[in-house]
Order: sequence, then structure tokens, then C-alpha cells
Amino acid sequence: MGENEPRQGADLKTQIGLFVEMSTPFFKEDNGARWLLATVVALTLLNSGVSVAFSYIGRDFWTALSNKDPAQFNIMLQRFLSALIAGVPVTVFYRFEREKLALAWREWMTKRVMEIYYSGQTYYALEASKEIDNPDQRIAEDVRAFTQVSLEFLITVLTSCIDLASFSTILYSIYPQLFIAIIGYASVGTFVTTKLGGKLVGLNFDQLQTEADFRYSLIRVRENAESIAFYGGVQQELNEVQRRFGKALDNFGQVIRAQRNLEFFTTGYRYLIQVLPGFVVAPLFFQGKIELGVVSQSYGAFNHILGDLSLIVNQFESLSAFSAGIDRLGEFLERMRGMATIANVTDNKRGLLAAPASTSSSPSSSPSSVPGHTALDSPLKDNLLGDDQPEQDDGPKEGEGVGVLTTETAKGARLAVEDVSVVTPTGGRVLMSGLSFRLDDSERMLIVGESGAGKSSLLRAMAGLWTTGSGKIVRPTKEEMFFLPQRPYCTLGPLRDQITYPSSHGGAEAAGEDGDAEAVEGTTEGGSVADDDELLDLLEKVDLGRLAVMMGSGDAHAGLGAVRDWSDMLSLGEQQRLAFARLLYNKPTLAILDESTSALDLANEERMFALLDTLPGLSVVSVGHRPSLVPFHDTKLTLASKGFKLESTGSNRKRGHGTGAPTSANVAVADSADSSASGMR
Ligand SMILES: Nc1ncnc2c1ncn2[C@@H]1O[C@H](COP(=O)(O)OP(=O)(O)OP(=O)(O)O)[C@@H](O)[C@H]1O
Repeated sequence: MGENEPRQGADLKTQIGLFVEMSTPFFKEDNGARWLLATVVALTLLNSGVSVAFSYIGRDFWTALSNKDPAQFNIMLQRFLSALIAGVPVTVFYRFEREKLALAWREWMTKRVMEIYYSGQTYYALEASKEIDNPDQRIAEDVRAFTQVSLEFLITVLTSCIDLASFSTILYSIYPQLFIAIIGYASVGTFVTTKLGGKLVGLNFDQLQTEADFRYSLIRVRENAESIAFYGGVQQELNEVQRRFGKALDNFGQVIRAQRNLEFFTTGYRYLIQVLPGFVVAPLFFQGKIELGVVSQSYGAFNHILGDLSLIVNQFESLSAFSAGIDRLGEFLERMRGMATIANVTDNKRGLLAAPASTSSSPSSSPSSVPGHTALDSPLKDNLLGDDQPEQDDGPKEGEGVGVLTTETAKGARLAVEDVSVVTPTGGRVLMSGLSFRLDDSERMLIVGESGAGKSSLLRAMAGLWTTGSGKIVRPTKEEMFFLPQRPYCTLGPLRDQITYPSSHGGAEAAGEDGDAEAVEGTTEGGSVADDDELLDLLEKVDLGRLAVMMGSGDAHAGLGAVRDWSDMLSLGEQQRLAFARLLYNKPTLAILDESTSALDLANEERMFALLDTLPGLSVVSVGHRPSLVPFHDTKLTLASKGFKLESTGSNRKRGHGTGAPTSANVAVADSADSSASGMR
């Protein structure tokens, strides 16, 4: 995860703007939220009333006691009990409704941020751009802190306003000059505190980041434990984890030093309050114009008001942590909003938290939200391209501005690559240019070439993940296309989900995924919409039938509901075979396979390719190094540093549908490619 340069917090005006932009949409969009807020405000007022009532009742109670007045004492006792009956529910509900609002706000905001993050290919683009560190922490932690602290702050401000209104009147009536003195004192205090403590905002920002980086390094070791153990690389990992921990500690050292410096002022500020009112009203007292009781009353009022006016001085440390959180969240949302993938589907004027039009439903139900089966309709041009980069008609050359590789989807289409150049999104390296070919119904093409030649990158362009370059790619809709990435991916959830992924109807509900701990390890109930027999049949086909039996302790149907860490448990080859079962289940018309049999023995490889024949009309583009792959394909595209070459493999494989040899279109392209294979790198 990227480790950004230490940064300064945004200025106050920007922060206030960000705060308003991030805090208002919940209350604008959700009627229930407005009611809840109104209830909380009303209960805050009532709660203040309860405190005042108790203070008066307490005063009279003690007066009756000291006056030895039993009748008055009994009356006060009754009043106290009545106030207790009325006051307790107010105080309890005041707290409960506040927590309820905080919970509802967090739920709304976290869901909205996740919708934005998972819409289109934002999560992928953000990861590729490396510009935002630890999005996980921003979604999980920063949103929670934002909603909670905002609410606390709102309540504090509200209570302070009520307090201020009541005690200002008292103080002003005692001595107007004292009132003016208090305003001046609080203003100077606030100004000096913000100046002295300004550094804390940036330091708190860095603290959040360094802590997240440290946590990420620990998670990486856990996730790659086996590889690290094989390499014996634990010392190096430990060094890195310690380095990151050291950075977090160093920064925290700076935080406490900045806090210490600030406290020299704030502590003095607080002590001075003890003599300041006396200093102002003493002349009046010495002249006999006021009594000692008035001096003591003015002290009480002064302290109340100063407490209210000194919110910033007293709360600066927590406010600075809060403002660092605003910064991180604002940066995250702004970066996502800046991406074409979001900008295309939303109205930018509606603000940072506007819902992406493409994800009105929950992110998990959208196939575009998950790796492995990519959304193909929203290219990431701004993110992967940067702003103001010119479009090019001709193939780009090294060092030139980067153009846009356009992609078109057409239902029922296969694949047409028209004069395509692919450029790396960072560094602008031209991987290939002037590439054209067409893949028809049932045709299969193998892409080969030296490591780093750009094979996977061409697949990324076909999937719409990379749009840097030029030319046009026509492909089927995302539902008709299936992509098996180089690294097999196993989703969290039961075995059933591993086969149906990314179709969401396979078993998320069946696995009881509403947050129960059972989803981590164990066996879940069946009851999926998907036909379990069909799923077991698919497992048999890819030679994984015993897996379900084993997981279900002899009952294969029960085994489909077993939840394990599949990526960890299954061998690479087993995961690759599982991916083929997934492909068969999803029945695409175009399959894109990136070295998807690299971990299989030759017999299993043949078996997997034979399974592809069972999907009628399926066209395949695969990438692979092994010569054994050639007979399973009709054409071969060779990518090399000097150019590319497209040729027939001469395979006489039996097709499910279509002709037995490369089409005339392909042959024509192959010829021209042969003669003009140039313009690369
Ligand atoms: N996000 C990126 N930004 C810049 N360069 C990248 C990025 N991703 C990959 N590259 C570079 O692009 C080149 C082509 O990578 P690609 O993964 O397409 O190679 P490949 O032909 O599939 O290699 P292999 O056979 O080793 O998998 C490599 O030099 C790689 O370092």
C-alpha cells in the first residue's frame, strides 16, 4: 500500500466545506434521519432542562434542610421524586436516541461510500493509481469516527449555545465590562490555540496513515505466510513491519510533543480563569458597589460562558484528530469522484456523496463490483489517463501523450480488435500498436509471447480495465463475457459460491451472510436457488467431486455449504479447475483465459479445454506459454518486442459451432500484420 509524503491538512475553509458536503446528504436524503435529528435536538433541550430543574430542586432541598423546615423538606422530597420520574426517561432516551442516530448515520454513510467505491471499476482504478492509501481503513474507521464525532460535536455546540444564552444574561446584568472581557479572552485563546496547534492536524493525519500502513504490513505477512515461510524471509518481513511500526511511533512522538507545546498555553489559559473575573470585578467590590455574593455569582457565570466559548481551546486535540479524519475521507471521496467511472454515471454538482447511478442496489449484487468478472461499460479514462491528455488517432509512440482506447459492447458480438495500441497507464509505455483481428463464433485464439510483452495487458484492454492507447475494441456485453485472471480468486463464503461466482444468486443468502460469525469457518445450511445437483455435476467435471463429499463429511450436498478460506486451502491447480467450473456455470459466449491452466498437468489441461466444447458457440482468447496449448486453438497471436504476428495454428480441433479454420478476415489481418509488424516500443 502506498506510503504518501507527510501532508499538511487542508485549510479551515476547505475543511468546513468538506464537512458540510459530507455531513448534510444523510439528512437531506433520508426523512427518518431528519426526524431522528429533531428528536435528538428536542431531547438535548429537555435534558438541559432536567439538569437545571435538578439544580434548583437540590438548592431548595438543602436550604429546607439547613432551615430545619420539615414541611418544605417534604415538599422538596416530593418534587425531587416527581422530577426523578420525569427526568430519568429523558436522560436515558437522550443518550439512546443519540446513539441510534450515530448508528443510522454510520450505516448510511458507510453504505454510500461502499457503493461509490464498488461502482464501475473504481476499486480497481484506485488500486492501480496507488494514490490513495488504505481505502479499507477510510471506509471502516474514518467514516465511523466522522459520524460519531460530528454528532458529539453537534450536541456539545448545542448544549453550549443553551448555556451561553442563559448565563450571558446573568453576567451582562452583573457587569457588562466583565462580559466584554470574557469575549476578548476567549477570542484570544481560540486564536492562539489554533495557531499553536495547527501542526497537530497534519500530524494526526499522518498518524492515521502510518497506523494503517503498519496494520497492512501485518496482514500481508499473514496472507502470504506460506510463501514467506518457504523463502525463509521472515527476518526481512519483520524488518519491514518494524520499520512501519517505527514510523507510526515516531509520528506519535511528534504528536505528543506538539500536544505538550499546546498545553503550555491551554493549561495557563485555564488557570488564569480562576483570577480573571475577580480581577475585573474587584474594583467594584472594593468600592462597595457589589457584595461578595455577586462576585461569587459572576465567577459561576463567567466559568460557564468561558467553557462554552472555549470549545476550540478545550477540545483542540480531539478536533484536530477529527479534522484529519475529514481530510482523509474528503480526499478519498474526491479522488473517486474525479474518476470518469463515477463522473459518467453521476451528476458531479450533487456533491461528494451523491449515489452512483449504476449502483442503486447493494454492491454485492452487482457483477461489476467484484474482481474476476469485470464491468465493461464504464472505462476509467480519467483515472488511468490523468487530465488533459490529447486523444490520438494514430498509434502512440513512446513519450507522446496518451490517447484513449475505446471499447464498444454489442449483444451477441464476439471480439473485434481494430487498429489497437495499448499503453501502460503509468509510465506511458507503448506495449503494442496497430493490432487488428477478429474472433468469430466458436473461434479460439492463443496469445503467446515473451514475459512482459503485454499479453495480460491486452486482456486488460479487452476487459475494459485499461483504456490508455488508441483504436477500438468491440466485445459482447459483460454478462456474455467471462474472464479467468492469472491469479485464481476465491470469494469469501461457502463452496457453492465458489462455483456460482460472480452470479449473486448462488448462495450468499444460503450462507446466512448477515454478519454472523459462522461465515468464517464451519458448515452452513443449503437451500440455495442454484440447483445443487448441477453444481455437484460441475465439480465432478473438473475432477473436484470429492471436495464437496469431504467437506460435507460424506454428504456432498452439505459440503456445498461448507465455508473455508478456499484460497488458502485449495492448491493452485484446484483453484484453477474450480475457476473452470465457475466458467461453465456462468455460460459466457466469450471466455478470456489468462494462463488459467498454468498449474495443471497436461491431462487436466486437456480435460479443461475439452469442457469448453460443451458450451455451444463459445469463443476463447487465452494467454499461455506452453506449446501444449496450441492444438486447442485456431489462431495464434505472437507478441514480441519487434511487433506481432497472427497465424493459423493448423489445428484440426472439432468445433462446437462455426468453421474449422481461421476466417478469411483473420488470415487477411495475419498477412498484413506479418508485413507491418512494427511500431512497438
Ligand atoms: N499498472 C501498470 N503500470 C505500468 N506498467 C505496467 C502496469 N502493469 C503492467 N505493467 C508493465 O507492462 C508490461 C506488460 O505486462 P503484462 O502483464 O501485460 O506482461 P505479460 O506479457 O502478460 O507477462 P507475463 O508472461 O510475464 O505474465 C510489463 O513490463 C509490466 O511491468
